[in-house]
Amino acid sequence: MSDKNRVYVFDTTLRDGEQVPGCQLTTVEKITIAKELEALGVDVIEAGFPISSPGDFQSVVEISKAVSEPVICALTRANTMDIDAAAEALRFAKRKRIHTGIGSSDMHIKYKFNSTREEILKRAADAVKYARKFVDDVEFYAEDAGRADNAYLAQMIEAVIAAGATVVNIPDTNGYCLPDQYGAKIKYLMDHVSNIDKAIISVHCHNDLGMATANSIAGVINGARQVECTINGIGERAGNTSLEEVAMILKTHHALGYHTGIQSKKLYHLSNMVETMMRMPVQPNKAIIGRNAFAHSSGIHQDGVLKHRENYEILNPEDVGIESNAIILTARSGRHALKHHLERLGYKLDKVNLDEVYQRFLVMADSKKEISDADLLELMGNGNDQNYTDDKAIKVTLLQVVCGDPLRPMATVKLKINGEEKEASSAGNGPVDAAINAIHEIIKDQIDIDEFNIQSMRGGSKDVSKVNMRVKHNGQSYYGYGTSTDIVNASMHAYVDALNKIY
Ligand SMILES: CC(=O)SCCNC(=O)CCNC(=O)[C@H](O)C(C)(C)COP(=O)(O)OP(=O)(O)OC[C@H]1O[C@@H](n2cnc3c(N)ncnc32)[C@H](O)[C@@H]1OP(=O)(O)O
Ligand SMILES: CC(C)C(=O)C(=O)O
Repeated sequence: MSDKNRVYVFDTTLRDGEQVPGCQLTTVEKITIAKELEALGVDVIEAGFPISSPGDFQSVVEISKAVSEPVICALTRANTMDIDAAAEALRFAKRKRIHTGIGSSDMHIKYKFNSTREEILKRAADAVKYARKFVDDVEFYAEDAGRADNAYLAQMIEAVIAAGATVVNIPDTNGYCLPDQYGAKIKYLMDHVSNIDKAIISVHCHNDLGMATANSIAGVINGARQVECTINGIGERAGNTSLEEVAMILKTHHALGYHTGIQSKKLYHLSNMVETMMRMPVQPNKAIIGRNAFAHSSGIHQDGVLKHRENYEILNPEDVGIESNAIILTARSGRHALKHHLERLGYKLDKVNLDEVYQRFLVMADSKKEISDADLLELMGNGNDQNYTDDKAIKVTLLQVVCGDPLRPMATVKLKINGEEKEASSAGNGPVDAAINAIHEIIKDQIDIDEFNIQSMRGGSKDVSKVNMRVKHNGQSYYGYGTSTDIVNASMHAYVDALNKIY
């Protein structure tokens, strides 16, 4: 990989992202995010627009002090007042950049500035010249370049590079371009701006038509070497190019030869931080970091992923800092996914009557959106002996208890083990203890109950009780679950449920 293929990542979460209603941050929050961006490996942090408010000014000052590795950039309009403020706010930055610019489309020239192409071109070059008095690194943005006439845009870019711009930003401010058009625009500038080799071309795309990332990549393929983007793609209106998408596209399509300095394993953590601090929920199907980006819920996909992850995943979730993918059980899941979760919960699949459990699972799943671990435990531990094959599992076929006050509690239990029936009776300090003791007599083993929890589903003496149990065997814990209107029966089933995971 040669350095001419190094793509610089310019993060504008704290400027374009923060422009979004409701996303405003305190200076302390901005510093926290800026430090995480530094750890992520971004090359430039656009820290704010200093002229816009005293708060934003101060944030740029504080970020400049707190962060040393990336270039700290401040936005301005093409006027001396904004540039003065930016230069002042950046005074503590180790590496600093002023980002100045002006509209470049005829629409903006006429209807925003009531001006002419010639006058705007002069204001652009003058602003860059003025900014260069303060810093060596000046980026120029040609606002609404996506809709600008290419020949005029090239003239403007040539003039600002001649005036000292080190980076030239070609924003598709309104998210208008098609990827081919935007790529061709960058190529046009590469071919027609005589001094283009003296500056880096930057792409800054908006997502109004959902093409921000595609346009940015088209820009890179055609010669741009800086991408402006935000965490989670937040930004004005429909948002900006999302940083995580660009980083992972360039990593996944490494054959293209481009590389960034992004430590991709930190992406998910930072995405969560931005989501929380900016109170801007990430859509579940958001590429790379959405809740469902690595979740599989339909049977054919789940089967494919379980057999070989890459069947349905082009990215490894660990590469973006997500621990693992998720196989979500729904009514569209198949037996492979059900088996996967039962095994994960400790069930021995050679004993489970999978077809039988699957049919009852489908009935349950049709009445719920997602089947949780608790639902599966209920499905398996409700005393329904059809869950297990006759010849391999332990099943309760009889439970009789005698108890009262002053009676001594006694229990008789009949178990079917590997198809053979065995019976025992025992006393205990209560009916549950007596029944457990009777089981010990049958299995000739002592399995200690570590945790025992009885709960009624809703309350009231007619209610169904559920029993959760943890038992210990050879130093390992096993969980059992049982339900019944009879708490002794529920306890028995929970205990046998655990035994079936041991033997
Ligand atoms: C595409 C982008 O994302 S650009 C960044 C957008 N972000 C923001 O606007 C947030 C920060 N903005 C602000 O705080 C305020 O708008 C300020 C402080 C910059 C300006 O406030 P005001 O002086 O009250 O002006 P207001 O915002 O109403 O109007 C913008 C003015 O800037 C001018 N202007 C807009 N862009 C530029 C530019 N790039 N260069 C020079 N002048 C510009 C407009 O023509 C208008 O000038 P006019 O008053 O002569 O018509
Ligand atoms: C200020 C510029 C870079 C911008 O945000 C845009 O054009 O969208």
